[in-house]
Amino acid sequence: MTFADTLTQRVLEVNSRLCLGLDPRIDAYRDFAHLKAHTLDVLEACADLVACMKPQLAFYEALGLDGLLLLEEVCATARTLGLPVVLDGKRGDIGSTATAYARAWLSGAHAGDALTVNPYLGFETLTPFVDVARREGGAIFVLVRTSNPGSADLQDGGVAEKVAREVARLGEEDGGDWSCVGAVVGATHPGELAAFRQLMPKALLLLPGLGVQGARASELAPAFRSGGLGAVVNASRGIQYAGGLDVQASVRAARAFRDELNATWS
Ligand SMILES: O=C(O)c1cc(=O)[nH]c(=O)n1[C@@H]1O[C@H](COP(=O)(O)O)[C@@H](O)[C@H]1O
Repeated sequence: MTFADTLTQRVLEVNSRLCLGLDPRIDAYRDFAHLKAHTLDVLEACADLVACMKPQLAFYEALGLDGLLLLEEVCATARTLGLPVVLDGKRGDIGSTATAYARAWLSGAHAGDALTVNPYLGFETLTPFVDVARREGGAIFVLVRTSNPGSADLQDGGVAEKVAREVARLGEEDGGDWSCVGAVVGATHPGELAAFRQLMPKALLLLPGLGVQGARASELAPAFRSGGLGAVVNASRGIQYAGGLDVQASVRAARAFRDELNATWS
């Protein structure tokens, strides 16, 4: 099965378009053991409410070896719970190094089912990621339009559209309804979603920005294709730290986001 098939099946199975971001920050906890227990508790408690799980690698890397071991455990637990794993690494480099990144995060022991990829070094540097994703049945999400306020500095002036056209071109090389080359488009830019959906008809869209960054689920309908398919919307802090460290508050937040998203496309 391809990543797109697995994700689509999961979306339909649990009727959720929500991506659970797990970005544990050490300053929120007494110590590492506390961070680990809470992160795994949130994952297990929210699993039934979400389509997939996205750990941002920086938060685990910042914890050293313990963090990398935790990343492995978080990913293994997610898979046991039926959740596809999108590793948020925003990797990108010259071709030979991109090949190493692709091997590191899309194949082998530490692989995610998908990886976020930064296209800034040029389109030829996407090739190693696309090749490994195709071979392994995984996927990449290319940064097209990021959610942050400063994204306009480099992405305006037709640049985001240029990246989107390359994502679409790569998508055409894949058979089937969905490509293994998806795109990140910030949920904080609702007015641009329809154009990006149209430009990249076969791309799965990953939309971060729900919750703390201020995006609203009710404005995201244009990101979806029919049946509410083809897009997942991420919230990280807005779920994990919804009520301080109260796991039940995380569950309530995830349920509310899931329901708001379902109400928007249907
Ligand atoms: O690739 C991403 O996931 C990403 C892209 C983007 O444009 N904006 C963005 O916020 N993200 C990530 O999505 C998560 C958002 O976190 P919250 O703002 O806490 O929901 C973080 O892990 C970000 O690194």
